[in-house]
Amino acid sequence: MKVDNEGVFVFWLGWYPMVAITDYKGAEAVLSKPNQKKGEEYKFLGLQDGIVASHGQKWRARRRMIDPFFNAKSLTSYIPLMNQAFSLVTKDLKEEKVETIDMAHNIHIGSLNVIMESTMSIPVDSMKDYKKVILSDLESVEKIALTRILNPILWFDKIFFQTKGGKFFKEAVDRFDAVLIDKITERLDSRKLKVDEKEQKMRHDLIDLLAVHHDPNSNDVTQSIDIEGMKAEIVNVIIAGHDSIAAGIRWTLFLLGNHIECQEILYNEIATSFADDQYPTTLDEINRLTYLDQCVKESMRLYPPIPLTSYQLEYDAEVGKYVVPKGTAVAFSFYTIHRDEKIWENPNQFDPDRFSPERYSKIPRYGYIPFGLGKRSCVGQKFAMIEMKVFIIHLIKHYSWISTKNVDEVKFAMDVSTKPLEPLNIKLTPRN
Ligand code: HEM
Repeated sequence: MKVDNEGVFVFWLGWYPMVAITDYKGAEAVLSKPNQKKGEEYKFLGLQDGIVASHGQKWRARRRMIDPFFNAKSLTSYIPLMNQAFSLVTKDLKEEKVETIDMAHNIHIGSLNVIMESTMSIPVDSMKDYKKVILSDLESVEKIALTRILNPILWFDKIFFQTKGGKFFKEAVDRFDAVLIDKITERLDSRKLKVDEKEQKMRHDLIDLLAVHHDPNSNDVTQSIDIEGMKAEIVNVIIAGHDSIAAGIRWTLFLLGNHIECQEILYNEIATSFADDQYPTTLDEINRLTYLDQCVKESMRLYPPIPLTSYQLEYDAEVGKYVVPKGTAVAFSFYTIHRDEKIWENPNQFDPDRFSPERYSKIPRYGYIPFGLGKRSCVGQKFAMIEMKVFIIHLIKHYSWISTKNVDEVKFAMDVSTKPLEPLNIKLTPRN
């Protein structure tokens, strides 16, 4: 895809103008600035007033409260959950003797299991029917939210909630909220009963981490978080951290199924690192798999799981020969930045070696930003990289696969995540 010389153009959502940034220089001009307010559209995604859409002091406080969920100790504690969730995926594939499959559903169930256990301690192998409902709700809510974002008439609550989509949206959000409120209040009550607050738990989930900041007697949002706030943050982490990971895994499998030579190099790396019945248990073991890292990064370059992000400028920004004034809504196309032929050689080609340290060091910092960059960049990026890798390790230890379609045959849409417009089928062959 060609980008225009200045890497910027204006488009309209109805009567609402937005500036699209399509190259790394424009991305740098905006993302390197200190204050970052997210685009107005985020509030239509069902994210309530949580970390993804909030700004200023409240955002800073929430980011500080959520950060420990992603520290090295916490991340290490999620690896066994991931192993458990993804061994269930391969077990199901074997039991059902699956040959050709679009893995979307299996990946979604696996990653929903991981995020619900890590945030709320809902065990991986439990509430199966409820999780199916949640998955279907999440999918519908995303579609309805996108329709709303693209049609400014629906930005008015009074109109939107009268529509069929709006009514469903509310019902789905209420269904999810009911479970969250239950889990949160149950936990807060049990904390009250505990004499020793530092109970010797193996792992603290997101409710535990947020509960530390819950003070029913305080209204200060920079220090305390109320039950609504806790609910919003858990919803934010689940929504931000579920579909994106699933998209990342799905496109990586598709590309590896189109590049058998890369898949074999990857298999050898994993087979020489772990015995047949062994899986990673530490961050170090995962970080040592350099070719796996390159494959996942290259896949996210070609198909960034989140294709776009948007901001409301809090300052004038110089983008190419233009000055984009304060207050303007700006959208970034990661897809276009990642395929800019000014910085990427043969940009449409899958080539994991371009992420070897030597070659990658020549790419400008803002030329590869699947997780964004700067203050508002993805807080869950390490979690995401680990989860995507653990999934691929599980699958490749049991199966080799080829994709039934090649890259040119598959069209996709830039929805909230990058969505193929048809199944991404792969044909599985058991390894032993
Ligand atoms: C492959 C998977 C993922 C991708 C590609 C991705 C990408 C992104 C992007 C592009 C942003 C916005 C950056 C910006 O606006 O500049 C973001 C924000 C965010 N992501 Fe992720 N993400 C992924 C997985 C996750 C996971 C697993 C979690 C949590 C478990 C998560 C939690 C968040 C949160 C909370 C934010 C908002 C951060 C803030 O505004 O301070 N993401 N992510």
